[in-house]
Amino acid sequence: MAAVSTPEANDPQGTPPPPSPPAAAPPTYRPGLEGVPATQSAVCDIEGQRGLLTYRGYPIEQLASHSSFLETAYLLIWGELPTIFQLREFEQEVQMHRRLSFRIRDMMKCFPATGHPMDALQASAASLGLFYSRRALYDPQYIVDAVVRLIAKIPTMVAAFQLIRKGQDPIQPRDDLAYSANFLYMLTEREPDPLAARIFDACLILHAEHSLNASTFSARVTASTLTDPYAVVASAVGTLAGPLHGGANEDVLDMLDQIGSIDQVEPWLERAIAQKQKIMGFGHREYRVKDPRAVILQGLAEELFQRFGHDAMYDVALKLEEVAGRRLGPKGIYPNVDFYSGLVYRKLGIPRDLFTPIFAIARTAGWLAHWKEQLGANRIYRPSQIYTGPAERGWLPLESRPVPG
Ligand SMILES: CC(=O)SCCNC(=O)CCNC(=O)[C@H](O)C(C)(C)COP(=O)(O)OP(=O)(O)OC[C@H]1O[C@@H](n2cnc3c(N)ncnc32)[C@H](O)[C@@H]1OP(=O)(O)O
Ligand SMILES: O=C([O-])CC(=O)C(=O)O
Repeated sequence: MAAVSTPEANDPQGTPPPPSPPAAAPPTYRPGLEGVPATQSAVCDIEGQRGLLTYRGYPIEQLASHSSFLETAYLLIWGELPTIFQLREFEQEVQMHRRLSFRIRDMMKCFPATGHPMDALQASAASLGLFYSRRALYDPQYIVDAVVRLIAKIPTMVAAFQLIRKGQDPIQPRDDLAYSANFLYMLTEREPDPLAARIFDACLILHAEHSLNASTFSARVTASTLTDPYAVVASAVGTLAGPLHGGANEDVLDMLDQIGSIDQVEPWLERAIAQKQKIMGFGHREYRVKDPRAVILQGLAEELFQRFGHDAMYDVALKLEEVAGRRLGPKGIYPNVDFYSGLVYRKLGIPRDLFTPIFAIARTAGWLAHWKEQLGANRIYRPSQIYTGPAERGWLPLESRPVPG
């Protein structure tokens, strides 16, 4: 038999072994992963105390004033502003892929007209995966094709469901119209006013990216399994839909409707606070000041009111911001991106339940930037948990189980 080395064998005096190192401290559980870095990313940065937001280093204010949504999408996904040649090529590629297969349009015609457009969008986005193989995930051309298809087709899906649910056939995109103008055209069947199209495009820029928010986290988790980008975007759409995230933009207008008039703002807010209700469009995990996007969106809303007429709902929103600033401001709760966006879309004549799908059109750019970044340094997301269930126990046959109550 071979000699076995034991402490006793090596130490004839039998000195006890040194004490084992102290057990590692149990991991700290942070609900909602608050403050826990879950990735490294070069896409976007937020300075929440000062209300600063940059995409790839460019301040959001500059992009909203000078860029276009497609240029910003290019910046987010490929990391640098495009040259004029690169931009024209990207715009042209997107324009060429706007149309939907008749199979997708037919599938959408089977959706219940009463269903929420976010559910229709999630199903339609996922269905794109049926058409394109996922085998070449790391092929640069596959990545370009997926980016172009998703950026091009998501708006067509949103507009198509809007017409289908009204009992109409979707209309084809128009090649002579730029991205946002074409979307508004497909939605309303009218060529939009240039100011309306410009303001809508700026809204898409403002919503395009926001670091590791819930839907982008969801996109990165899905991406980390190396599934296809259509599944990545579909899972992110599902996450964006909730009222604590993108879905709040729709709820803000319902809330302003419920408040009704300026004189009702204060009593309404007091009741809401007493009932521990969340004020929709207020509060943010990252910002302790007013969201810089809300500042810009408010300006865009005012531009629209000057041109197309005032909206009394805006006065209610202003009053709510003022009163809530006094009551919730000391806790760092201020308007977020969802507070003023709905007022812009309402002025553009867009139905309320399309506000979140429009958010998804814009955020597709950010999701794709994170998908690409995740593929570049992938490790599957698989965090741990702290088990709180029962200790191990034996299975009981049915007749031996205690009857509750
Ligand atoms: C695109 C976007 O996703 S932007 C966010 C859109 N969502 C909304 O507008 C919904 C309303 N807002 C909220 O629910 C939250 O502020 C969130 C989800 C955005 C952020 O949530 P968290 O960072 O987890 O903050 P949490 O919900 O824990 O709130 C912390 C405290 O602030 C209070 N608070 C936060 N937001 C609000 C609000 N909108 N109205 C009233 N109180 C609020 C909470 O009640 C809590 O108070 P407490 O400590 O006394 O219990
Ligand atoms: O960052 C967040 O948590 C939510 C948000 O504002 C966004 O996704 O635009």
